[in-house]
Amino acid sequence: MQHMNNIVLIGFMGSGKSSVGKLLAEQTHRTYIDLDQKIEEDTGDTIPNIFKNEGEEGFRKRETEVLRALSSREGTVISTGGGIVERKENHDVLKEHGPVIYLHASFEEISARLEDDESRPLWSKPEVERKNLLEKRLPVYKECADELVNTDHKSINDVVNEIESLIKS
Ligand SMILES: Nc1ncnc2c1ncn2[C@@H]1O[C@H](COP(=O)(O)OP(=O)(O)O)[C@@H](O)[C@H]1O
Ligand SMILES: O=C(O)C1=C[C@@H](OP(=O)(O)O)[C@@H](O)[C@H](O)C1
Ligand SMILES: [Mg+2]
Repeated sequence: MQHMNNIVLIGFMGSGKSSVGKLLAEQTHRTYIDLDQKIEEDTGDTIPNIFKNEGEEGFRKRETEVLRALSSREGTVISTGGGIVERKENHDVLKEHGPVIYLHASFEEISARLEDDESRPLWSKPEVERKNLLEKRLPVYKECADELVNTDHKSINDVVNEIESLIKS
């Protein structure tokens, strides 16, 4: 059964899942959970180091474990990492946690937001690879989502308000 008082955010790196999730949790009196933050707390290491030491596969394994471990949680906003949709086995788990909101952003907007970012190993790849990754994931985000919110040219606050209206309706 879907837990309706959780809200799950998915979307590409830089779409705003962590910033929007934190504010949305505050405004709706929910507990904020960020899967990346949880992985860093559990391992005592940074995401770039986990990628370096365990490879992307090691990180994905941890990500799935952390996602599954949330199954008893209620009243939360769950911000996922952009690659949560990479493993098909995560799709059903996402939906079980609550309504899934896909935060969309264009490649141009994401590039502006993550201009000097060095904390995301997959964003450090050449531009063509980053573009291909976004193109590849786009339909998967849509397939996994109950609602889509386009975040281009919107403030974090605007996005939070839009999600609040969606979950009320
Ligand atoms: N709607 C927005 N407008 C402007 N900047 C944004 C917006 N959403 C996120 N950002 C900025 O983009 C960067 C990445 O945001 P973050 O919340 O970490 O995204 P994600 O968790 O989806 O990777 C941060 O510097 C954040 O302040
Ligand atoms: O898109 C991805 O594969 C990743 C996105 C990151 O999270 P954000 O989407 O919060 O940046 C983080 O989980 C890791 O660097 C991998
Ligand atoms: Mg994030």
